[in-house]
Amino acid sequence: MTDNLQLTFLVDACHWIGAKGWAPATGGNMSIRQDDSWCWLSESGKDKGSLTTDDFLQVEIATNRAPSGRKPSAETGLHTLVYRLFPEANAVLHVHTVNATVLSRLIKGPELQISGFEMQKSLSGQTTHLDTLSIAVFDNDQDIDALASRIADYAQTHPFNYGFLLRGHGLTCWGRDVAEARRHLEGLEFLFECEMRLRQLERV
Ligand SMILES: CSC[C@@H](O)[C@@H](O)C(=O)COP(=O)(O)O
Ligand SMILES: [Zn+2]
Repeated sequence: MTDNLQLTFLVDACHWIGAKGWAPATGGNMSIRQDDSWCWLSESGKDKGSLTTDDFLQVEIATNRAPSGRKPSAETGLHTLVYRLFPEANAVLHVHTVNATVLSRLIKGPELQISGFEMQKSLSGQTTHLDTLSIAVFDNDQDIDALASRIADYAQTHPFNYGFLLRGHGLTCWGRDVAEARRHLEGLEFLFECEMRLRQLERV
């Protein structure tokens, strides 16, 4: 369940994401859950770093329908999929960071594995740098229904937490509220940056 305060927190998160340069050139999209049936999604094509509460559209989670008639994000189907898969998820953030975009292309297989970093503990439930964290990487697709269906299939058979990478595109992550989704975004982005630098240095 969400309230007006969560929408205010989401707008703050969008401004923070914009200031970080993680949503360049209108890239990225953000949402919060209203209840079991509805969520609020950013309008398509807007600069996500300067959104206001008026730029969020109510969308039905089961159908991706937006009663306002305005156009919600082109990636609405990925947000609503997260809300259907994870009843505890109440906020979803999608960003186009350079690290997520490049690292997802370096990973040829279906998962990025991360271990050895204290910052793994920024992700809920993680208690040690000794564990190996698996972040799913999906091939990008302009057909969002097809992409959502591939992600749903993966979720049936694999542990699936925090977020996923879209190859050459970006990161989508979520949390129980906006604060947790922000922490997951910042933690994952930090880990991606470390992983990128390690890979660069190890190649020399
Ligand atoms: C700048 S093009 C990026 C889009 O194609 C898409 O990937 C994106 O993240 C933003 O789409 P939007 O429809 O504004 O939510
Ligand atoms: Zn995108």
